[in-house]
Amino acid sequence: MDERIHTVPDDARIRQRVMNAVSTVRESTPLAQSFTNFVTINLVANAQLAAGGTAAMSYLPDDIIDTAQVARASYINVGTLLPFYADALDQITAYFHTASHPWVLDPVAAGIGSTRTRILSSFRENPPTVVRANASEVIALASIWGLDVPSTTPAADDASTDDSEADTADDAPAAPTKPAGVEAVDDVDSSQAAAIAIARFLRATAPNHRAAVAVSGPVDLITDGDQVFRLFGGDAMMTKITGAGCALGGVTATYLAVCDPLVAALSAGLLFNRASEAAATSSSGPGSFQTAFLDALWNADARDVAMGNMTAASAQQTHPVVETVL
Ligand SMILES: Nc1ncnc2c1ncn2[C@@H]1O[C@H](COP(=O)(O)OP(=O)(O)O)[C@@H](O)[C@H]1O
Ligand SMILES: Cc1ncsc1CCOP(=O)(O)O
Ligand SMILES: [Mg+2]
Repeated sequence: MDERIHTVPDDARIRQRVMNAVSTVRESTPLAQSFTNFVTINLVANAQLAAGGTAAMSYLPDDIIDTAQVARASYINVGTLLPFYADALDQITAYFHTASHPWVLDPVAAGIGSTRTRILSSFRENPPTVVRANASEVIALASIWGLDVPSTTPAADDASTDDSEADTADDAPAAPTKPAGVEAVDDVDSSQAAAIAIARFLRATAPNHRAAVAVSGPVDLITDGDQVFRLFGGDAMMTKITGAGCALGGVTATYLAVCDPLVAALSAGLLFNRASEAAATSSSGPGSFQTAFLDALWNADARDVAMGNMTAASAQQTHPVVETVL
């Protein structure tokens, strides 16, 4: 492993903050509202409840703006689109921006369809606090927002003294990727530069200059633009139920109601990994796995969640800040 990447120690403050967030949600049952796709809406609400929060789903701007007075965070997911969504989301995100209301974006299928691209493009003006997505969606979103994404990858950095074909390939312009529907076609590491670029863009306009990007996959990557965390574990059965990613976005919003964006993203990612591992031991296929997963979200021990297998590295080393965005 790159020596710049280190295991986060058990007594690290970030783990204490995750444990507090998991416990605070259970004690305070915060409401996070969702404007989400209608394939997985039920799993999103149930996952938020199982994590200890409460849920409210809506598509009407006035309803959502009123609910934002009592919900301390919101979730927007563009998985399924209807003609009125573009105008509705414009009004909703403009309000969130004016009110400094924290929200999580899941840019499902980013890069597909002109309507989705137009909607995601508009969020550049009224940006979310957290982006939660798979690797292909993160790469596509950085491109839609026209962000400057350095071509350096961690793998290329590791091979800094090796001037073989890999380095030559790095000089070539990045090929545009297109997600296969809602599924990722890129690996998580290849989205690191895009994730850091998005996090730095978001925090430039965020309240308190705090924002985070969470990329899900076999190993999750979470960054606030300064540090890059990797979360290990979980279970591949998560890819055999629809809505695991959507539910992760909804639960990230639940945590965002009680803590800062980085801790919210880490808490949700660590909780999902522990819960999916537990669910895999007591299920026999996708149907029973989904049920066992909700039970495991409910039963997960806050300390076990916070002590999950996690590494950290400085984003500055691989992707130096070349211009001041703060
Ligand atoms: N191969 C895998 N092994 C373990 N966990 C996984 C794997 N793939 C995805 N996950 C987990 O599934 C959840 C949803 O991630 P993902 O499938 O990438 O999202 P999406 O459904 O949006 O593409 C995350 O908690 C992630 O950690
Ligand atoms: C299948 C499908 N089609 C449109 S949205 C959606 C659900 C995507 O869920 P996830 O991104 O969590 O896999
Ligand atoms: Mg998804």
